[in-house]
Amino acid sequence: MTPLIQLDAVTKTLKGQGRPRDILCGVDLTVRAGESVAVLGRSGSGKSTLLSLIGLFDRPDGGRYLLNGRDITRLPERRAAALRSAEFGFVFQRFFLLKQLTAAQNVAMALVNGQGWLPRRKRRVKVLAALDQVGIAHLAKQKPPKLSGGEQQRVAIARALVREPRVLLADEPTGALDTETGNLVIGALYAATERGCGLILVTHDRDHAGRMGRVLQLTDGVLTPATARAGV
Ligand SMILES: Nc1ncnc2c1ncn2[C@@H]1O[C@H](COP(=O)(O)OP(=O)(O)OP(=O)(O)O)[C@@H](O)[C@H]1O
Repeated sequence: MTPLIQLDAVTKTLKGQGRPRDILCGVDLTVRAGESVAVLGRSGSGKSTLLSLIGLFDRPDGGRYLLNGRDITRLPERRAAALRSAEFGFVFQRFFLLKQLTAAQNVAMALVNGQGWLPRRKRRVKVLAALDQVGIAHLAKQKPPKLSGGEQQRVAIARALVREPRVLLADEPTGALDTETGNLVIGALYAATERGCGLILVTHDRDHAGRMGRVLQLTDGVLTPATARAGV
């Protein structure tokens, strides 16, 4: 089966105000449909940089990136944007929900595309299915200020799932949550892999990482299988 994601020897140098820094120095990664991968690594090791390349917010300087077998290493931005919204769902530490909208309306926002809105009934069915997948369909009419942090993050996950992405990219999704709530959120993300989604989870939490199919460590710009002792 063709992998969803295949990175071969990907490199990235960031040029900030100081001298250029090599952040990714030959990253290899293969993720198949239904697979879950955790990425651990010290602060500043380049985990978010890696996710932003995979999610097509940025491009590698070297190496090769195949998505479903198609080489997209040098994709122009307009085509990248279309692919990004068709293939990827994103979950971040901050939930980025609109306070004045209900949970259902927040999820529905992800269904707006270049052609405008889906018909109301189709939209409703998709939104409720996505909220149901993360166990909070009963909260559809609640607005974020009335929801707990874990519930808000599950709304954000539903928003990422509603377009039926092939790959979910989660960057520290439990960073703002307590352990128990974080566990629920990880469960909601993992459930998406049981429906065939690929999942890449960036986390500092080794317990959460351990619930993924594979645990990798980003050290010195290279991804390797995580060892029990390596720092995160
Ligand atoms: N646009 C940029 N220009 C220059 N340097 C950058 C830029 N963005 C990030 N960096 C630097 O690149 C390094 C990697 O950043 P990145 O955010 O990918 O790390 P991270 O592993 O996700 O860190 P954390 O766990 O703290 O979120 C850091 O040292 C950061 O300061």
